[in-house]
Amino acid sequence: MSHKPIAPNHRYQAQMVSRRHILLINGPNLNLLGTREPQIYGSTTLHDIEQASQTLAFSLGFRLTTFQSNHEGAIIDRIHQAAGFFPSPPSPSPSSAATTTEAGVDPEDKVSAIIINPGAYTHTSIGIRDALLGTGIPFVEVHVSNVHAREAFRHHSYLSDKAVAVICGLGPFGYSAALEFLGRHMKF
Ligand SMILES: O=C1C[C@@](O)(C(=O)O)C[C@@H](O)[C@@H]1O
Repeated sequence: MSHKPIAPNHRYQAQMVSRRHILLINGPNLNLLGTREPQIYGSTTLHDIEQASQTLAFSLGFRLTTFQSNHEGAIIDRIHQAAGFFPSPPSPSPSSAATTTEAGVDPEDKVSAIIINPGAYTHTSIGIRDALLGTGIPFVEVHVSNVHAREAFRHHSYLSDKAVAVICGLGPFGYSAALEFLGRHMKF
């Protein structure tokens, strides 16, 4: 009785299914959602938003990491980390004065896309714009309120012209909309 030969390149290996990784960043004062100006931002807390986003991301096949900071530099560092770069520790000699390093980077930290509500930094931060452009990570800009129906200084964003999409005025649903969009339409 003859057996069919197994092709030499035919491997029975369990494939690790790695989930696409999305980073959700919320900027200054968004930790106050739920109590902050409820007539503008509603009563949903950031914790509620992050939990709902985790559930939705899982069902869409994403891994989601959430991050909130009131500090511009911390947000910039987090964007760098999402691309695999970390600020170097202070250098003892000028000859080794690199500003970033890839040493020790966990490939799992790298993300495919960022959803960002930069809060007030939307209207002021060239640094966050440059971090997003410098890393090249595609991003969706989200605002809970309709910034265009508010004060004139909120009408300009330093990010919108570089964003894959901009969502504003949908309340907390804006975060879900961003995730759904990435799940269905982004090729990465
Ligand atoms: O902090 C915020 C929140 C905001 O980004 C929003 O989600 O509607 C709008 C910004 O103008 C404001 O500074």
